[in-house]
Amino acid sequence: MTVNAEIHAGGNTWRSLPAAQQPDWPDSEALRDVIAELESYPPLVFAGECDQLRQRLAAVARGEAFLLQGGDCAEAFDAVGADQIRNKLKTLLQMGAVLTYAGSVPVVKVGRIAGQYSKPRSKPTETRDGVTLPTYRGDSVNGFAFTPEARTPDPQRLKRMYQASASTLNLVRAFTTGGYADLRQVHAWNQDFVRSSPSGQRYEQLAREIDRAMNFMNACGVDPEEFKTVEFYASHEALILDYESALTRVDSRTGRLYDVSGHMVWIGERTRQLDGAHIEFASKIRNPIGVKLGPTTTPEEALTLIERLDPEREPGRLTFITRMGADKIRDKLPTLVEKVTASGAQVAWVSDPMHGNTFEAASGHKTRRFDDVLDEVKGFFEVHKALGTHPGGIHVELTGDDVTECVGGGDEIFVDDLHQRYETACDPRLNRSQSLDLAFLVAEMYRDQ
Ligand SMILES: O=C[C@H](O)[C@H](O)COP(=O)(O)O
Ligand SMILES: C=C(OP(=O)(O)O)C(=O)O
Ligand SMILES: [Mn+2]
Repeated sequence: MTVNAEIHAGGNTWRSLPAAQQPDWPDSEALRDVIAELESYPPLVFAGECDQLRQRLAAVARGEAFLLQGGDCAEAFDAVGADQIRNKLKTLLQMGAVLTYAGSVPVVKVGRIAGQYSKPRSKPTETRDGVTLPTYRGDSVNGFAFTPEARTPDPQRLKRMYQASASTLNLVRAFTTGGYADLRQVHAWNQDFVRSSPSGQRYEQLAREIDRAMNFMNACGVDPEEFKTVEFYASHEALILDYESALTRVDSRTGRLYDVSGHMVWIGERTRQLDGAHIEFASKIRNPIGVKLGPTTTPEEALTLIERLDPEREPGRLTFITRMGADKIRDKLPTLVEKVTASGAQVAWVSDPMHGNTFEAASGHKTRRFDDVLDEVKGFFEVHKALGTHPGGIHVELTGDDVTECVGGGDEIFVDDLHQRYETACDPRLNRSQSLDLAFLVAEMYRDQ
């Protein structure tokens, strides 16, 4: 084997280990053909960009920056349209502007976008009216429609995932570098939200302060070109390992492996087994890695994850995304943070206040209460304040559209409203106004810290 081939084979060491949550592809030959084709496709991101994000996340780990990571629970192929992508991006940028001002720290902006097409599920099948079919595992695997045809895993979908990711990322890059995302414009959108939202007055003071700061910078003669572009990164859960490893390449600059399907990838709560394939795969790539930590995580597990994924203790390499539930965060997080800090590791701590707070409404809709989401973030800040550690960021499921999937918020959604615009293919997302509410409220928390 040549040196490169040997390194490349390193991206496949996961194959001998148990891989949780993988689809039951009916035709392994068809899967092999798809993998071979994916291997010939160009990278979606450049390894140097992954390194840059790792440096940004190192600042988060050191307490000098804040991570805002957000987007859909599950992206969908039929939602790869200009309006939806723009609205999502716009919402994230608006949140980012508010948090930057209030925290007076750089906000690292990372979308759950351009690759978030695969879902781990709690049950392998779904039964409706006596009919049982495979569960929906994301558009990269099967269709959402409840028919045997749609629910049969089809590897051709992995190619559509690549194409959908490529088109999304292309538009995101155009918006963020082409002038659409100019900070002055983002600020004007925020002013508009404060003026027009029912709870807007609450945020008037903060919005006015930001306005004054903008005017101050203008008066000082800060080059307006500085405001024109924004750094934005793409991330998704590295779930379907056949896809992720087909897009894992040797970086010509460094000779190291990078998963070029996205800048950052994370390993989910259901696939973070220490001796499993996902952690093995993640250990071989140089991208910044996130790992979700639920309420059953022990400090020993967290320390072993650090050993496996960040043996060199490199700030920015590893982000722990805690998703405990509002009722558990104050109880479960302190020991984890204490033990990890005592070990000398410098990880970034980020709060996912969504996945520990899901429940089923009487109408059958999977939903979350805005107040629980807020309370988990509050608990996360409290724990870090008490320990003198840095609350490094938030990881949220959101959309820029006016959906009705989570209850509560300043422009309150009631349980009876859920059916009106319940559009998610998997988990309930904060809508545009709930997302902005959250940003203003987290900004206040960050400032009080
Ligand atoms: O984000 C995803 C969900 O939390 C996960 O797929 C589990 O959802 P389920 O319980 O509906 O399967
Ligand atoms: C499945 C998800 O989260 P977790 O792995 O934390 O349950 C998700 O982020 O959509
Ligand atoms: Mn989810």
